[in-house]
Amino acid sequence: MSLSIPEGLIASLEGKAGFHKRSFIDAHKNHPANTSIRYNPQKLAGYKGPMPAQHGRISWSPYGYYLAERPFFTHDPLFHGGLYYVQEPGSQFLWETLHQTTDPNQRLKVLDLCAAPGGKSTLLASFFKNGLIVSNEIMKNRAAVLTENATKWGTGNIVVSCNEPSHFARLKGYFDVMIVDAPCSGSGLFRKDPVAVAQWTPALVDLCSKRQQRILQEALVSLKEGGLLIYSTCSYSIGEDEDIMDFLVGHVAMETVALNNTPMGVTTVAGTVKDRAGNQPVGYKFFPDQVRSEGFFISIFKKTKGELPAYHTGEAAPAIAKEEQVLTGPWLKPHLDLKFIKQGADILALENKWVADLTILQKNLFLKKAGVTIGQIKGKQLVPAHDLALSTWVGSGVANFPLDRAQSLQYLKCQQPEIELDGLSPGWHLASYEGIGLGWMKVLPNRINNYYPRNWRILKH
Ligand SMILES: C[S@@+](CC[C@H](N)C(=O)[O-])C[C@H]1O[C@@H](n2cnc3c(N)ncnc32)[C@H](O)[C@@H]1O
Repeated sequence: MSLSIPEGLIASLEGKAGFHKRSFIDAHKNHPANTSIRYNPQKLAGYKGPMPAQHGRISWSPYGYYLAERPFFTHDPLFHGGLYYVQEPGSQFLWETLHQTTDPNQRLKVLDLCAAPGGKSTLLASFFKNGLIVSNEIMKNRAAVLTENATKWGTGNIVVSCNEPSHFARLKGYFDVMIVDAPCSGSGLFRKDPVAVAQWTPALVDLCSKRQQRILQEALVSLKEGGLLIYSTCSYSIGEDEDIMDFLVGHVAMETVALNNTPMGVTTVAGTVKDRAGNQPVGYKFFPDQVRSEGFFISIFKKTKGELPAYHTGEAAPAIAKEEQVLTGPWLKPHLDLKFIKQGADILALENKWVADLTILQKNLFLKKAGVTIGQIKGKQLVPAHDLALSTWVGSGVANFPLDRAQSLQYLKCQQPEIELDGLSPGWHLASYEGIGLGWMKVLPNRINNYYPRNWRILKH
């Protein structure tokens, strides 16, 4: 491997905190990128298989692991079942930043503004177990991938929207926490993305910087006074990191929030960004020659002044009939405090505490997903939705069909899994691998129908 870093980037970083030219170049030329995953804590409890070959824990992320090598994730059924998410170590530092500054048990409304493909949103859904995560993506095609990943994560507390940052001005002072993981020039991912190397220019950094300011200015209206903003990029450039911090403090009523000097598990804090007095860290920049991660920048702010909350509220969606609710009961874990709502023919379940918020969000945003779609009533039966199969709310009383690895891959390719039908009870079964749900199968007298969504099926052989 021999990666040539743009001269202009090196020149712009010389003399900056945490940047060491020789080791930085060496890390790019001679050392491969890390491969790492983050487990889904809500699914880990039901997982019956061995842990994959690991190469150490990510010290700042309680569910994060380095892998010894990059497997072909597409052929791992657990990847499709949402047991883990493939995520950069640096990006997982969001957990540590939240851990230092917020209470994970609070019932908070959290906006992830630039969310696709869903790395930060799935982390937020695990961290804020009592929170509601509005996971937004501006690009339609990327919002579809985000929806798929939120569905696989299965936590039921992610709402996916597809809106422009300016649309959030309709929700003045609504959110408690906002994450802006901004589109950037991508220098932090040079070891993984040769296209980012080829496209990098100082002009691109300027363009990204202006766009980042615009995005923040437009969306921050929806953060409440006292609310927290986390701003991150995978760029090393001052124009996209420190200059944006100055912009936030200077122009949009934000103040920096102090972080620990030595964050949990990080021994070398490369590129600590200090407050103006030069005392307290208010951000971190990860350089790959010093921290076991690709490049990443993260900073945190508090909104000092904001307008009073103001937004349209809509009509509450109609609840389903009692008889329909009775049919959903056997499919779900007991003791969940859910409200069931009709969305066209679908029955949707949402935690009761967020029902009023769903009405607000539906009125003001374009929603692609909310809560968990349970299914449709046909005749006197519930036809379960794929969403339910991947949800952590699915009940343990649901008939489970454990598949081995080969059968799981047949299932995920939308083929007929080679299964002995003798002795199988007819009806719906949750196809699972090592205790992790993959989707629905219906057992008929002489065959099995595979209900894995065709547009999700594995195409590669
Ligand atoms: C760095 S990526 C987000 C990665 C994501 N947070 C994650 O952890 O998986 C930035 C996202 O911003 C979106 N984006 C691009 N232009 C945008 C704009 N003008 N406003 C808001 N989002 C934008 C991109 O489509 C992309 O999905």
